[in-house]
Amino acid sequence: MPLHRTFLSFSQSLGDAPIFCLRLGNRLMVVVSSYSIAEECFTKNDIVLANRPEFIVRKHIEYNSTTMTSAPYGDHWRNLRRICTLEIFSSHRLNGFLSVRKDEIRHLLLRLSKNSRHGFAKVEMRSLFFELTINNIFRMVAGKRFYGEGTEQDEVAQQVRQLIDEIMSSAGAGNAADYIPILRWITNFEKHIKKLASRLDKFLQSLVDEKRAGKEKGTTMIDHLLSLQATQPDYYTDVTLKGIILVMIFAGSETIAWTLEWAMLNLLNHPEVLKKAKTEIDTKIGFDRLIDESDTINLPYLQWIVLETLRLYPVAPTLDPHMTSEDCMLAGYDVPRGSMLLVNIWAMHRDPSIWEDPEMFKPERFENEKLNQKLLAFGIGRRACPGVGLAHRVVSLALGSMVQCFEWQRIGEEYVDSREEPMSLMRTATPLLAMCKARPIVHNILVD
Ligand code: HEM
Repeated sequence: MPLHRTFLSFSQSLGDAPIFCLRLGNRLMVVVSSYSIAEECFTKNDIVLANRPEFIVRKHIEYNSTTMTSAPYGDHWRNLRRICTLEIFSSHRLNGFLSVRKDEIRHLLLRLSKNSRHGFAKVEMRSLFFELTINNIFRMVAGKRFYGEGTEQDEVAQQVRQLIDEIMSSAGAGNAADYIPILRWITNFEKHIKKLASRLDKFLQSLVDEKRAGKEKGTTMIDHLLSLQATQPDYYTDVTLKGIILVMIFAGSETIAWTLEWAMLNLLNHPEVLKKAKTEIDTKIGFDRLIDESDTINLPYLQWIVLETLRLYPVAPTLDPHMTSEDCMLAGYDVPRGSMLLVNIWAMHRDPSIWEDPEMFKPERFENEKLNQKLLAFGIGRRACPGVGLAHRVVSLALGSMVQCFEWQRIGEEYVDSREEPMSLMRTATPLLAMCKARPIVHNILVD
């Protein structure tokens, strides 16, 4: 059973306890599933809870590259967050990569239209969404595409895909030795992770070195970071640069891809919602041009679909773990230094005292703008997700484009299975299959 469901059952068995503790090996784990306690954690204990616990994968893969998530009890992450906020995720810089996002979405639409120009065709959505999001990140960061059409036979792209695959599956795997240290001596996991970390480091260094050797200054993030390095070499070291690239790739690809998959699954299971979204887009955009990023602000229903997806299917259902850097009090309990805090936002997003008909997919609920504040899919406080702006842009434009350009149906009469895979990042238990048929706009505008 996925962890967030286990935690909910546990809390229910304790009479709907809003907070409880578990001792796992050498670690105290505190699980919170109430808005008021979560707010207390991230306001009153903002500083104490800003760190992340040390896991084996984090220690070797992320620490080596000194990422934002590193440095327990230290504050290196503050500098890296500052760099990210000012230099990576500012509106100005995100706008500069608009053409990349549009081009990758165009690739997605063309792939979808390949067999569907003359009738419904079956498509597997997960891999398409992943290619869209990881290509988008790699192009922003390094100006390269390693996935999808045109890269299949490329040897370097194949190696990169293999490496990314291995890292993502190792990072997502639960590792018992993180809780019971003695197990480190009897499993090979740590050795395997160290080898992966060294391959990863070589790859990231090659991306930086290639840009450094280039004669002309490009527009990628690495180019920009290298220009900052030229003026402040002690601050923007290669290790810092690699840390930023790494965190962009791993925090910014699967999260958006799985959110898109959940959104599409819900449109297939709720044709009345799909119809409303289509009507909104057809009425406001028409049939003579493709939807653009600047249009999405005038498409409230589309935005509500995205918010409702993030409510019912937050891809990080217990946020990223936080760690107490000092002894502290949480909801009147003494919590020692070094404890791990998980916030079960998946359960909070289904709290009937906040959300009417909490289990139902009802985008209209977000007409009440106050509910936005209760959406914690990107976390809260100083370690909240810095990629929220990019995520909203990609999800809204990709979803709006798919609704505008295609008719969608389930592959059979029965509803699409909406169970989750028991992984730390929440995605559907099986890759999403759908039937799609190109609408006239695909022939008139996209293909021509
Ligand atoms: C739908 C998409 C996304 C969701 C739902 C999401 C969610 C989250 C959550 C829940 C956290 C942990 C917050 C906490 O512990 O309090 C997080 C952290 C983070 N996210 Fe996202 N994220 C998404 C997309 C992105 C994107 C596109 C990027 C960048 C390209 C990104 C970069 C990061 C980084 C760097 C962190 C770590 C921040 C830190 O440790 O200080 N995320 N995200």
